[in-house]
Amino acid sequence: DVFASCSFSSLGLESNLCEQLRERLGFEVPTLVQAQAIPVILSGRHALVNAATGTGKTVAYLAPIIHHLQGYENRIQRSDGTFALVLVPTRELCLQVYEILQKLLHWFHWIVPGYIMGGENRSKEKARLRKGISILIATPGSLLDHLKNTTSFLYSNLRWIIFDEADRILKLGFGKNIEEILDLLVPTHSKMQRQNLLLSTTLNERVNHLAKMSLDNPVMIGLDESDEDSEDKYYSKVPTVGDYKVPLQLIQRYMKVPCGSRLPVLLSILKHLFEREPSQKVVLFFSTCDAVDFHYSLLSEFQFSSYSQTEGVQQVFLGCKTFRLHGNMQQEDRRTSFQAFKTEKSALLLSTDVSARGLDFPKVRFIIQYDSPGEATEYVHRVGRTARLGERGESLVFLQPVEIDYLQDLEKHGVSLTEYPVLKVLDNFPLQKNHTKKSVFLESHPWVLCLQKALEAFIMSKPEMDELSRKAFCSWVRAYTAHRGELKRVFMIKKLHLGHVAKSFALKQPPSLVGQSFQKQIEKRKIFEKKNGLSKKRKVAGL
Ligand SMILES: Nc1ncnc2c1ncn2[C@@H]1O[C@H](COP(=O)(O)OP(=O)(O)OP(=O)(O)O)[C@@H](O)[C@H]1O
Repeated sequence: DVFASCSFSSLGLESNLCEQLRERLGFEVPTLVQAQAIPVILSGRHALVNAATGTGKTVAYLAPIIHHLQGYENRIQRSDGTFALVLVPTRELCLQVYEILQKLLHWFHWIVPGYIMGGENRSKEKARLRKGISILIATPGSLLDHLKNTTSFLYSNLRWIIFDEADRILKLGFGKNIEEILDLLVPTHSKMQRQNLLLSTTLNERVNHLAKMSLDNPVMIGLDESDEDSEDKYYSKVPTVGDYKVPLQLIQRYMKVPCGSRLPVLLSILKHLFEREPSQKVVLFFSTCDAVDFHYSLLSEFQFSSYSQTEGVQQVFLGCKTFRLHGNMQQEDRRTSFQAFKTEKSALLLSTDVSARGLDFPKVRFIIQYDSPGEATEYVHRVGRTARLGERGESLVFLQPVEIDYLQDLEKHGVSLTEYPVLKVLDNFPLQKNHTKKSVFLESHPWVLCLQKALEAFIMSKPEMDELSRKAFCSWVRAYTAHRGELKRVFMIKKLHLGHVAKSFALKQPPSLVGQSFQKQIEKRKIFEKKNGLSKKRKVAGL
């Protein structure tokens, strides 16, 4: 149900462009969202496109722009400056869209693609802008910087502004930047044609606000037919809380894991997945950069010998290729990781939400959300890295027993999960000599206990790992206290036992939590507990 039963040319696209789609990208027929969106975008109307992850939104807006630009009677030149601007939330997405654009423009060499995204040599970006970029992909911060400071940046011919992953752009706090950008880019005379497009998998108040700001009498693409019929299609119909579009074939599950058992359970699930299907790709999400670094080093180095293996012979626990990606990495490392994971046939990627939006890693089969995602929108985008374009995919979210109400929050958006048979998986691991009984409780399962012990010993034996683990623990707790709104009720730091949290980083003791803002929160919590008589009920160690 992903592809339409028509051709690209029947949608009105120029024949050479259709050939590029076929030859350079291997696209024979349009997807449903492309079939809906391309004719509308070709017509020049503003549009809001809402479709599930991995349904081909990128080409839905790039193809019509190229169609128009290649057809100008007087061929456009670099000196004409920028005609189309694509705003994206992250650097990786910037590069990804740029790569597709390069392929599509192979035939149309006079249309120049380019990007600006910060993190690189600024003078090189200036030089590229000075030479002229016909279709420019940019992150909002760097675009604003160049709009204000690069006098040779020519955009008086700008005809298209596209917000790809609009929701994420706003979530990252770029709202003010966008307002400024729109003010700076306001058409200089009324006859100038301008078409704005907004694409988002998740619609909410943030997107609604941006749409009101930037779209003029837009066509809605991807909402129900009843919405299409409406007179005032957009303003009355964009749901503030509605069902999110998750690929239908995606198998979504959750796992209830007590905090102190999280780490051995995670390692066991990963081992199980790669043994079940040695050639596959898995993405594992964490809430902080420090957590990614710690687990990356742990998974790369941790060795273990279980009873079934030859006594005394240590083996790397997880024998798959492992990559990491987060915003604190050097730009070059980010680029290398991103490209490597893209091309690998079998690998594990550990990442923060920097990978959650828009990134298209081929053949990812499994998504694990080890740290809960927070807002339901983030959940939807993280799982959207698999089951793309009708392919199969599975996802698993770790929840602690005290966090289980998160499932209700997802339900509100039409997302429902079933429970993952974790005990069944654990029972398949070999037990130590002296353990014969299996357990019905995760936290007392002999395999979990044995692995936890080995992990703690490993961390203790390696000072650099111990350091990474402590850092990751502190950042994790800080991130946990940062949940906002409704989610504060689900993810409450005061419901957690920090000794158990430390255990989930293979630490025997919780390290002291340094940092003023955090200390303030702890003090506030203590006062709250005292008031409510909670402090004696729960032991919070090591603060
Ligand atoms: N017509 C097509 N035929 C075959 N493959 C296609 C077609 N259109 C897109 N694809 C492929 O489908 C995948 C998803 O496309 P794309 O990344 O544009 O989806 P998206 O809807 O933007 O996803 P997200 O919401 O996650 O950003 C890509 O690998 C792309 O190459």
